Amino acid sequence: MRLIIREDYEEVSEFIGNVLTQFFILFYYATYKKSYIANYIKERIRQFEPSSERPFVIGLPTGSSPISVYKKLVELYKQEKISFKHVVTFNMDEYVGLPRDHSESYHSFMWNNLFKHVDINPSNVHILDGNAPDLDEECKKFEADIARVGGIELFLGGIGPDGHIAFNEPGSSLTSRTRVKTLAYETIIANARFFEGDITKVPKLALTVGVATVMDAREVVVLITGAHKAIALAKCIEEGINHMWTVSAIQMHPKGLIVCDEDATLELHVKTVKYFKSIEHVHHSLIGSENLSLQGGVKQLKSVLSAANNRPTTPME
Ligand SMILES: N[C@@H]1[C@@H](O)[C@H](O)[C@@H](COP(=O)(O)O)O[C@@H]1O
Repeated sequence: MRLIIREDYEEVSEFIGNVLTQFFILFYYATYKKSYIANYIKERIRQFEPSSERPFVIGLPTGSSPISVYKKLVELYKQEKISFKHVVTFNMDEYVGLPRDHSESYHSFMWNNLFKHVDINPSNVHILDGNAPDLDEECKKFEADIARVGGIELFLGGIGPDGHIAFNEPGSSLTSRTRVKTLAYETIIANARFFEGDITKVPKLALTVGVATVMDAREVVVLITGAHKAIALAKCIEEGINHMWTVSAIQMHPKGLIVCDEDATLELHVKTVKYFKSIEHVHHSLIGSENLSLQGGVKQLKSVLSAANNRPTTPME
């Protein structure tokens, strides 16, 4: 698993801040001064070369955390650097009983923040229907739809302060699949901000992909920002896999990436933060050196590094 740390929420959005001091790396990355995650997704889609027969399948979250990522993806689309024509999406979750066109439904969220601004084919969008007559059937169908397109290539996720991923609240089985879930009181309080601060207006049930549904994706990228998520990040990274912090399941994923801001690292050991930063700096310096032809043999090192990380080396890595 890799951890990428940026100064603050905006830097999680901005691909480079003041982290890379060597001017040549700065020069190299200047062209990538965009959302780290949005750019990462753009690169993954580009490398995949999706087509109608072989679309890029992505899992997507809602919440305040990914808003900036979606904004950057829309910008990249407008600059013609990304197309969603051959992209198939599956959203993590949806409230039960909230009308689909309610401003706080995840359906509205996704269309308002991303889908209506890009060239995605509406039939390629999959969002659970929290008003389906048979909710269990709806969940089964969602899993079947994922299987039908060959599984999810990259699942992007956010977390709640209690470490839940999607709506997999503490105590959720780490082998869980898409299902109906009762929301934790802490989540209801956290989400009341979207319902005029009134917890009585927050739906108490949701449909959500399971922990295993997320972990079955070929790559998992999790966005964690803010001091209120610092304990969850520490539990996820420094302690064992635990159903009380369901995002910790990422430790078992062969290709997991967490992108966080400094605030979210407040509960981590200094050595943990230094360790992950040093890994990133070494990785960046190898790529930057190669680009400016300052060092021989770097290409070889880069491929070793890439193989070690079990992922293709991309400009933003
Ligand atoms: N079900 C969603 C999660 O998928 C999301 O990650 C979380 C965090 O939201 P935010 O990004 O607003 O902190 O909110 C909800 O609980």
